[in-house]
Amino acid sequence: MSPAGGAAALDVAITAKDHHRAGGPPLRALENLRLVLPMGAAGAVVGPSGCGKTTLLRLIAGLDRDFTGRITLPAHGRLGMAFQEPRLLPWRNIQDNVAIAAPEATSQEVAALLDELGLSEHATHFPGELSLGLARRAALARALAVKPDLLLLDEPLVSLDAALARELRDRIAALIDERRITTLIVTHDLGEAIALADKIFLLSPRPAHVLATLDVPAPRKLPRADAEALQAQALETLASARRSAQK
Ligand SMILES: Nc1ncnc2c1ncn2[C@@H]1O[C@H](COP(=O)(O)OP(=O)(O)OP(=O)(O)O)[C@@H](O)[C@H]1O
Repeated sequence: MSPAGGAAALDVAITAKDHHRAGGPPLRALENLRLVLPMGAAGAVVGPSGCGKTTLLRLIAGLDRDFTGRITLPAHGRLGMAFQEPRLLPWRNIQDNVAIAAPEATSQEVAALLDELGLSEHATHFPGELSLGLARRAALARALAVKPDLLLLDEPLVSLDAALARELRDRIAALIDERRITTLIVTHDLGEAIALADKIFLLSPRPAHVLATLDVPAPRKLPRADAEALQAQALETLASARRSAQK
């Protein structure tokens, strides 16, 4: 059983992850990092810039296998991932970008997904014709099309203006609630984490480990005042964890 009571969908126990650099000593990105996410939960990994969040996500996604430790994925282990840069195929339209990623998906399923993400009118547009916000939504549609057991989102709202970020955040929150896909979101923004996640993993500066884990009551439905109170509590938890780490 996981600490939250549900079956663990994702169990990460990384002893060490070094980046090897030409002409310099290895750079330790992660050290003794443990994180457990229950089935169907949304988790957010929050940490300062450069602490190792993307490195962690790449290890979980299996894009980098050079580390010591162990990562257990949900049963079947089908992953959907959306990167900070949407990485769509520039010579394919949006509908094809989604369909190519998920060959088993029927054209009706692809159309329904585009509709759900408000992309129907852009189905035949090419990535170069889309704003960053729309391209992020298309990347999210592509990640969802594979019917993932685990959805990994790397800074899904970064570099969007406030209104667009709020809009995409609300769409992601609705998707998490409706589909109950186990989701791990990487972000540097605590407010974003509180708005989206059931569980927040606060990371230390590099080499990253989990300083504290916070459970969010009524995630994605939290009144603003409660979200602000939780944010203040998280900042205090972080400060006190840092103080005791320095002792
Ligand atoms: N392939 C690599 N080779 C060498 N160093 C790397 C490599 N990838 C990342 N790093 C370094 O590892 C550290 C962690 O990087 P990472 O991108 O994981 O951090 P992050 O928390 O995602 O940062 P940000 O919030 O700025 O995106 C940084 O110091 C980065 O410069």
